[in-house]
Parts: sequence; C-alpha cells; structure tokens
Amino acid sequence: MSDWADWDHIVKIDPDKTLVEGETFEDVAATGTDAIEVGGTTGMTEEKMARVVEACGKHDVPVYIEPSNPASVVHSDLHEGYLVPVVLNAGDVTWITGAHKEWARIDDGIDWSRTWTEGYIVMNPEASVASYTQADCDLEADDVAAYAEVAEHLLGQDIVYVEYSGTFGDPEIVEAAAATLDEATLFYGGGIHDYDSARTMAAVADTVVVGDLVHDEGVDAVRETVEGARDAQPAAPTGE
Ligand SMILES: CC(C)=CCC/C(C)=C/CC/C(C)=C/CC/C(C)=C/COP(=O)(O)OP(=O)(O)O
Ligand SMILES: O=P(O)(O)OC[C@@H](O)CO
Ligand SMILES: [Mg+2]
Repeated sequence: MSDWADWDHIVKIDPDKTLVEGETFEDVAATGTDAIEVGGTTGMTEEKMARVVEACGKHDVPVYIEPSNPASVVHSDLHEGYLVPVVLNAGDVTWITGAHKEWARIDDGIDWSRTWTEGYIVMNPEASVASYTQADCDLEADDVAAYAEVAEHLLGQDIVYVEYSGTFGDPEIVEAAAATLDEATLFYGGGIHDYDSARTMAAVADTVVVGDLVHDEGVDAVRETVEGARDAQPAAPTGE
C-alpha cells in the first residue's frame, strides 16, 4: 500500500498548537487536502496526540501519525498508519536509529504492517527540528540530491521529505532531490502560505505539506494552498 503516491497536499497538525478560533478538525478535513499528518517536535504527549487523532480520524481524509518520540505514539483504528521520521542529516544518531530502537524496545504493540519511514532532510537551521536533531543544514543541491538517492536506493525508503519547517525553501534544491528519485514520493514542507507558494513547490515535489498555516491563519488559507498544489499537477491527457 502506498496511499501517498496520489497525494498532492497534506495538512500537518501539531497537537501542541490550537486551531483558529471557531474552526474544527472537520473544517480542516473539508479543505480538500489529501491527508492529515499529526506530529510536531516539541511539547508532544500521548494525551495530546490521542485527542487530535480522535478528532481528525472521524472524517473522510486519511490520518497518519508522525511521531517525534517513542512516548507520543498512540495506537488506534481511527488512523491509517504511522509515518516515522528518520533524519538523514541528523548530527545525533538518536534521530537516525536510536529513538527507533527505543520504540521497538518499549512498545509491544507496533503494527509494522501500517508503519513506514520518511527520509527527512532538515534544511532550516532555525527550526526546532534542526536543533533537536543537531542537523547539518549546510547542504548544497547535490548533497540534498545524494541524500534523496541514498534514502530511496540504499535504505529503501518510500518517502523522502525535504523539510524547511518555518521557512520557504529553495525550489531548485527540491527539484534536485526530485530528479534523483525513481519510485519514492517526495514530500516538501516549509513556509507554504498561499496559492503561489504551494503551486511553486508542488511543481517540483510530489506532495506539499502545510503546517503552521492551519494553526495561524486557518482553513480558508489552507484551501488556497490545496488549489495551488492541484493546479501544479500535469494536465490529464486529453485523449486525442
Ligand atoms: C522512533 C520514533 C517513534 C520517533 C522518532 C522520530 C524522529 C526521528 C523524530 C525527529 C524529529 C522530527 C523529524 C519530527 C517530525 C515532526 C516535525 C519536523 C515537526 C516540525 O518541527 P518544527 O516546526 O521544527 O517544530 P515546532 O513547530 O514544534 O516548533
Ligand atoms: O509549518 P510549515 O512551515 O508549514 O512546515 C510544514 C512541515 O514541513 C513541518 O514539519
Ligand atoms: Mg513548526
């Protein structure tokens, strides 16, 4: 199974943040996004995670947990599965295999048939995820492309994630990663805030991830990014 092969757009909900006043998770699900990921770096607890998964899982959009530490993983039938980050450019091995080993050690309930990894390449040195993982963000386009190649061809990852969390990245760098991939799906996240920014990145990545916008601006702004991501897709054949 690889649902994400058809996704243009994901909303990422951070359980440590609130929605805009008056908006609900039902409204988020109704933006036209293809999937909801639930995850964030700091302030994550099992209880917060469970509350958001429950609220999102009732609607018609697939929900995936993106755990940031082994203690915040919850198991339920309301979500489709688990997309577990492996930070390829982390400076601390905890975020490459250490936390994963701990998860396997402490959790007897892992459903491996619903678990996949995301090969993260963390690019914004100002983001909490960069300091948390001590990522080496000093990368050129060819470094990023090489990480993407390693993720797909050496590590066998189905998803490569170019992560600029909090800031809009360089489309040429994202394109360099895209160019090396054969089958793997390329996620891009960071600073998508309107139609044009979504359209620009969706033209180079397979799937764009919108995070802060849903918490800061709300569902109308998110809907515009869905439109941008859709309009970046190649037109369907006309059947001539
Ligand atoms: C093995 C298990 C179950 C967990 C470990 C998973 C790993 C390696 C986590 C590393 C951190 C990571 C990649 C988290 C994913 C979510 C993410 C990138 C959130 C965005 O982070 P920021 O935007 O920097 O943080 P805030 O928005 O919380 O400030
Ligand atoms: O919050 P933003 O900047 O939209 O980033 C989205 C996502 O890539 C964060 O993990
Ligand atoms: Mg963030």
